[in-house]
Amino acid sequence: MSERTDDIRISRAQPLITPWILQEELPLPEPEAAAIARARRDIAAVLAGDDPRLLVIAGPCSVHDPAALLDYAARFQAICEPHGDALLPVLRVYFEKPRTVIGWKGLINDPDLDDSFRINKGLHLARRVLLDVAALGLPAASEFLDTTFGQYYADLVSFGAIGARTVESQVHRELASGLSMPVGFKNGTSGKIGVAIDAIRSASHSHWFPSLTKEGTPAVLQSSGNPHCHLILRGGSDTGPNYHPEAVQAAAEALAKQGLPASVIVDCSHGNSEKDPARQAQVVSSLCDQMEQGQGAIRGVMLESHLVGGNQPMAAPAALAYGQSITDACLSLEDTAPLLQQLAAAVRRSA
Ligand SMILES: O=C[C@H](O)[C@H](O)COP(=O)(O)O
Ligand SMILES: C=C(OP(=O)(O)O)C(=O)O
Repeated sequence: MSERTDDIRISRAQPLITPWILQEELPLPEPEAAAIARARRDIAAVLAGDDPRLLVIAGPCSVHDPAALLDYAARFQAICEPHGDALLPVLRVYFEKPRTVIGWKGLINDPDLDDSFRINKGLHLARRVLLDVAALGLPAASEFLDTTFGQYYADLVSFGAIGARTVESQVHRELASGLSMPVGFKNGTSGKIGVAIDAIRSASHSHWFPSLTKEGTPAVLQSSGNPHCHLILRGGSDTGPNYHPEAVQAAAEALAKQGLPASVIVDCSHGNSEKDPARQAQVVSSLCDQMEQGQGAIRGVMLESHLVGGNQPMAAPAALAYGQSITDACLSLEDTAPLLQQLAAAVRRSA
């Protein structure tokens, strides 16, 4: 017998449920399906400039406690309610965390936060949370990181993101080309926007790529291309923040140069806040000034916000403070509310 040459670094394998079984156990009710389809159209209209509202994607950096997320969701929805003429609120519901090196990779990968990696449980929880958010009537935004997990929950997502660490990845561009909702591509971690513009162009085309059918069979899928992809400015390590007027204008011009609509979402967190959550307020102020001065390219903002501000180290669930992030530090909802008001006022004044 010759020496073994494959699977030499695979130490375990476990069964994975199929998307079909999960969807049968946790089906999407008809009224929620209609609301998600409507939200996707509304988001596309805002991004195209056909709806004057501003897209506001807010919520925790990551979901680790579904109850706290739903608590946040109901409060966020109530705060946004008086601003329905100016804001289109979407809840950040992020289950998959891309790590710079290593760390907790999110609720799907490790739902018990204890390195037990019960991915089937994580997929159930993710779908349950998204159904509960949909039942509130709030659209959900999520980052797609694993290229097959979307088959388990993308039907419940109204806005998709491809992150700064995967924007150059061909498989993520292929994935976005086949997703059913508008997708935002972040600029790269260094701050380069060209890679995100390339991604938008790539994802608008048809691709053939391997994936998983709902029944769990490997298949080669052909996408038709996604016409609703756009740029998310998130700042970067080489360029610094890119929310200020010159950077937004440069991004609008770079998009137009490629024949793409001059439409951007600005992530107030990450490289734009340099991971200091309080600085998200400075980003919002600048965006409000820019909108009032006629910068029409700003069509959305993203905020990292949770019930309690800051973050806390990872611990056993029972030892964690309620409503506080275990990944990036967030603004408290209390400090987020005035920013939502400020954004709504700026949208009204710039109309
Ligand atoms: O948004 C979350 C984080 O910024 C991202 O997942 C990277 O996190 P890390 O640098 O702590 O690994
Ligand atoms: C990881 C995220 O952002 P970025 O890709 O911009 O680092 C995120 O939004 O959770």
